[in-house]
Amino acid sequence: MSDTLLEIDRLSVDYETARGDLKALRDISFDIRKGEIVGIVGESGCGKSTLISSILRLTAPNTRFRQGEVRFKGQDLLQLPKRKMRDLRGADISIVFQDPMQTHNPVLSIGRQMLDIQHRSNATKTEKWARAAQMLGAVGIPDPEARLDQFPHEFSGGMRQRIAIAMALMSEPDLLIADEPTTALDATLEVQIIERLHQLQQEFDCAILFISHHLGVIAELCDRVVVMYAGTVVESGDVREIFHDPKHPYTRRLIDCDPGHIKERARVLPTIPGEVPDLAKLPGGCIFRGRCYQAMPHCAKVPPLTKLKEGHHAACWLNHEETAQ
Ligand SMILES: Nc1ncnc2c1ncn2[C@@H]1O[C@H](COP(=O)(O)OP(=O)(O)OP(=O)(O)O)[C@@H](O)[C@H]1O
Repeated sequence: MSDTLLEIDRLSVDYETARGDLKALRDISFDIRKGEIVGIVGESGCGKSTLISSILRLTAPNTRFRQGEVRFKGQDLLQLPKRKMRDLRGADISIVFQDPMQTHNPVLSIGRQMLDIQHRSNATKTEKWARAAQMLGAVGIPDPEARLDQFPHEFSGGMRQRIAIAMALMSEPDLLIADEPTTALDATLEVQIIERLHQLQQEFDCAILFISHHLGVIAELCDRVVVMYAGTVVESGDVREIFHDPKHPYTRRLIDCDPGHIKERARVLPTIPGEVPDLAKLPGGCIFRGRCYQAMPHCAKVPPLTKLKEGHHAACWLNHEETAQ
């Protein structure tokens, strides 16, 4: 049996706007195996949120799926009836957002909310309460029994995020999508959450799709990374290999801007000069060439995503046999 859990296959998604179709995702392909942690990295506007909302089918009304499939355990989620998709969300696939207050209801105790999440279970109320306490304990909330009676505002930001993770894992999902879950936290809390996610992934044996615009955070946690730029995949592969030997100039720039260990990320980091192109008026050729310090005449043609070695792909003419020196 295949150990592939999620397959994004040639996915292209547009937003219809007054200025014409905005090409938010173009020909995206990658997969996640069972129990694997895959990171998606890219600057703001590169399509990370569009990708997550497409997987979960929680897209804005002006979204148009142009091409491709999102297969989860072999089933194309884009073709699934809405009711089945609703059942799948929060059960087989769960999500943790950047702002935990998006998950928590401010007027209900944490315990009440954790009971509500278990509405599909046949367990008794006492059993559900015990399970909620057990999950709070699993994410490292001290004295979990007592804290179930408290409200979201009575917890610190880092604790609220850990509770959001506990809630997302209640259903023992096969896939946890973590959408920049540490971006709003300071570096120390960020490290704690990353370490906790690592432990929980092993304990619950779920795959994680981890979204971040910091390659340093991805390097701490993930097995593989998919680098996105302006709605396309420009490089993908083993996280250590890409971190130490990036093949796409955009990935190199991301690493220069975010050099490494997240504990060292206290100072203001440099940014990549220039801007992501207007996705409603895409320039021809390589999408990165307007900002690329290694651009050459060949870049007027779109570079294909090319296999460099097993599991490592990049879309850059510098690595292509047609142009490589
Ligand atoms: N509903 C929408 N209608 C039109 N354009 C949209 C819509 N939602 C997003 N966009 C545009 O699509 C592109 C991709 O946006 P998306 O939010 O997916 O990127 P992102 O990488 O998640 O960025 P961020 O890190 O800032 O959230 C951007 O140019 C954005 O302005």
